[in-house]
Amino acid sequence: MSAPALEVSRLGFAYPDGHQVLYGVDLTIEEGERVALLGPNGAGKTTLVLHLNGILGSVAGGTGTGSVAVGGLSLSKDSVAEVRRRVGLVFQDPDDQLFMPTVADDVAFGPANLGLKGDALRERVESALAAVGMEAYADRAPYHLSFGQRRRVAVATVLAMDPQLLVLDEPSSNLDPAARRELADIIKSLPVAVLMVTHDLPYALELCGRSALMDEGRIIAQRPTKELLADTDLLHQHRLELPYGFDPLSVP
Ligand SMILES: Nc1ncnc2c1ncn2[C@@H]1O[C@H](COP(=O)(O)OP(=O)(O)OP(=O)(O)O)[C@@H](O)[C@H]1O
Repeated sequence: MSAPALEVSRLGFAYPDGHQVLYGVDLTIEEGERVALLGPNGAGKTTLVLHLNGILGSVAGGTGTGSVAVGGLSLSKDSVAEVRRRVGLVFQDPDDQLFMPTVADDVAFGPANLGLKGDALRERVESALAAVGMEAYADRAPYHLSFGQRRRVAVATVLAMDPQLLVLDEPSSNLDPAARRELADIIKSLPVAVLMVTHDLPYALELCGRSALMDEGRIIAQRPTKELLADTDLLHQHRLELPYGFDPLSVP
């Protein structure tokens, strides 16, 4: 059997001011699996995500315990460059990731830095843009696109790195209903493992078979998403709420 896409073991972390934010977090995502990371504001979700490619944690010089492995490769000072290639982080604001004159330049930026050139680079860009349905926009300036289109291009910039794990931070935020649906269809079509951080519980249910609920730096529960969202007491205890009238058990 191949190694899991992500294996986080007993991860603990305190920020430099001494604030302990993660306590013994365990989280495994198998190849091709999509998992939602749920939890109230301040639960530690972003702090966990920033460990997955060494932005925070002992590799970055912080105080941490435990381990992170991506596709069987343990994160360390020696492996951090390859782990960063394997983990595609898509931030909430696409404008944090788009800074080149054209869409194609933005998508080419990462693989070109890895040394890809010529036809190989062109093919990589085309296939990443096709995966998010943006191939017709290759020569456009990102700032002329709609927010939903910019988010799709941001996803393409990380897909172009051929990641083993895609980490999506609030992928449905600020999208209109059509853009939200289009992005859901795109995410479902990707063969890559996904960790999706979200407060949008119906989106988690639609896209992720399993969810991990995090609060106060700990994983409180990991269950099939439908089962977790049907536990209204658990949701209330951790400040999570389904939209009015939404019944997870009635969703096929
Ligand atoms: N640089 C920092 N130094 C000290 N504490 C920090 C720092 N960044 C975040 N924190 C604290 O870490 C805790 C967890 O924050 P984090 O952003 O990881 O939560 P979150 O679950 O992502 O929240 P949200 O849903 O609001 O994005 C919070 O109490 C926050 O104040």
